[in-house]
Amino acid sequence: MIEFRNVEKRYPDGTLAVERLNLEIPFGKTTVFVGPSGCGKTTSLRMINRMIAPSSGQIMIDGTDAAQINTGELRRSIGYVIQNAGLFPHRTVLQNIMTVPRLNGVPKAQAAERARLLMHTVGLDESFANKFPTQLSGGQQQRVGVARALAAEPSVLLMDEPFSALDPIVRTELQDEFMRLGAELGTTIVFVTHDIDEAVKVGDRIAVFAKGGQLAQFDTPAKILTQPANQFVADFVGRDRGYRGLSFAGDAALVATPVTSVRVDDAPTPGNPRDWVVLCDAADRTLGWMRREDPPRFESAYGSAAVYRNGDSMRVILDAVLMSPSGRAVHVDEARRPLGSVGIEELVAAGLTRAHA
Ligand SMILES: Nc1ncnc2c1ncn2[C@@H]1O[C@H](COP(=O)(O)OP(=O)(O)OP(=O)(O)O)[C@@H](O)[C@H]1O
Repeated sequence: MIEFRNVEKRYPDGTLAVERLNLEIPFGKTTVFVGPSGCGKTTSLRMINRMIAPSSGQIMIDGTDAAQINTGELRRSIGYVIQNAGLFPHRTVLQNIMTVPRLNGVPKAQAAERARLLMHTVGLDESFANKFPTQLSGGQQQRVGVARALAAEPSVLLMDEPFSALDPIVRTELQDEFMRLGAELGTTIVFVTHDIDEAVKVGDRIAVFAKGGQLAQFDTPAKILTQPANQFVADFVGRDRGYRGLSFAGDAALVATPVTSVRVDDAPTPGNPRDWVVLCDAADRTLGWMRREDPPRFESAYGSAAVYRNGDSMRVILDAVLMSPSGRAVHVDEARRPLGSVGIEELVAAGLTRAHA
């Protein structure tokens, strides 16, 4: 656990950046510091590896006061990743990744071998090994930055707005990959962002900071979205927090209504020709919706993505409902066979508005 005990930081010009911060950051999880600009997130992060010294209070790492740990040792055991990667421009990708192991006296060949392995871990092709940072895209540079931070096998990784400068698609890709990687490696990650969506996505715990480095709420993403502690958090989290909160609500209370399905090349079925029916292939796998009057062929299927499975979140199911031409999402089993369907009525009956608006 990393523990902030009554930590304050006042800069020499008198700015109070962090005021009496008390916070317990669990090991092996991702904790996000989020809040508007200037509220002391970066200052708090940098006090963990003593790039910034607290004015008062203590930061305990696994029960030891960080102020008592040798600065070099502390920095080596804590990785640091920043926006725009901060790579050394005159060093190749491989040399950048080898930096800390080489400083630690790891022989060159061994450090290079490990660096190549790390390139693989962060999804970089070996052909980039001898390129310089400017020859890489922003996303690729950020992958090198993460590989460089991981090279020292840190137990704690500090990430300060690591994905903020990337375009939305690359950003989403890196968020997905690195958060999976962090969980796999069991690394304790402390992650700074000003973006609540990113915080909710990557965080196991979220610390919402208000002006002056005051902690407004420290909780799970679900709690922050569904039970903001005060007006500041509610405003910061935003108006559509109810919709975001659906990501954390399961489908347990949802009861699907039976559906009529027809197979490709089946004979027409009796009933209202304008009714929506589920079209399936010969193995009964859902292809999409069609009107009963349409010819039951593959090309008659609409809304093939409007399906959900057991365990999907209410947000996924609501998306499927909204995307569906019939206004209903098909509940499918593992083999994609239709089990029933739900529309807005079933979602509301399962507590959609009551629990999350
Ligand atoms: N070296 C410094 N000297 C004086 N004031 C500083 C210094 N560094 C930061 N500050 C001030 O301390 C406050 C907190 O800054 P900090 O960078 O920690 O906030 P932040 O939440 O990370 O903001 P941002 O998202 O804009 O980076 C701000 O008012 C900032 O202007």
